[in-house]
Amino acid sequence: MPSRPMIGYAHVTKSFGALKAVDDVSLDIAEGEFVAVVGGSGSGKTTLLRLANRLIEADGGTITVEGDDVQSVDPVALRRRIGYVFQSGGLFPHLSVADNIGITPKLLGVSAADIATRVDELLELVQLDRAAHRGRLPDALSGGQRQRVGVARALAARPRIVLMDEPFGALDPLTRDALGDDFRELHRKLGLTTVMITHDMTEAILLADRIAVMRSGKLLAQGTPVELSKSSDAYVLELLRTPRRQVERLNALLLKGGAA
Ligand SMILES: Nc1ncnc2c1ncn2[C@@H]1O[C@H](COP(=O)(O)OP(=O)(O)OP(=O)(O)O)[C@@H](O)[C@H]1O
Repeated sequence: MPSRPMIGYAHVTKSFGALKAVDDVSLDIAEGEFVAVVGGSGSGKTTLLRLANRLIEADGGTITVEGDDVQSVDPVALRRRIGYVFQSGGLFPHLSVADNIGITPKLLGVSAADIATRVDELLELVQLDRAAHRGRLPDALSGGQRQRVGVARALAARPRIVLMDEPFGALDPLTRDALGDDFRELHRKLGLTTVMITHDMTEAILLADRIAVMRSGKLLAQGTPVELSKSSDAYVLELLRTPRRQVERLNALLLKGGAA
């Protein structure tokens, strides 16, 4: 781990009333890493993610982004440095695909001609046909296409960090696989640092370099899939058991010709 993480959480806490949503979490994310945050509903994953770009303010501890304490950075400027992909795309329904993607460059004062060029570049990057998609409204897109537009919009201001809140959760398995693979390739090609929330341990293992496991606001474990498989924590092992069981069942069904 380099001395200066791209994102650093040190003893971070956040409560909502009496509930500790994030409880003394310390986690460093290195430049170029792809980290998946896994955990059950309500374990604090979204809160942890949103603390990094100050969509939620921490009660205690320190969070740094590219070495800067986030408290010392203007929240709007901070959010321009960090792409954010929402679960359902989070697109503005009344704006076309091109206007959705171009919204941040527009707020930054980029000229209309440069925005149009950038939108085309981004559509190509996320593998959407420009002519067919530029003018459409989000309602006229499939779930997978909406997520591709969401990714394009998150990348519009050329962030070095991308945060993704269950980006592929609502998609059918084939689309989900394709989008996951495509984003992993974008992450590599653009040299991004990515933090992705997922409920799905299989997806986490397939996409991420490192997995952080949350439970009841605490960071229960972190490590590569192989490191996690050696964890002594019963919950972590249970999470890893599900993909293993699926593989065993599939092998039994497809390779040996019988049901598990
Ligand atoms: N604005 C809020 N006000 C009150 N409680 C909140 C707020 N935001 C989150 N919480 C609570 O904090 C806890 C953690 O929520 P969070 O959304 O971070 O969990 P999560 O792991 O992302 O869950 P999910 O997987 O269901 O999205 C939950 O108990 C949630 O109800």
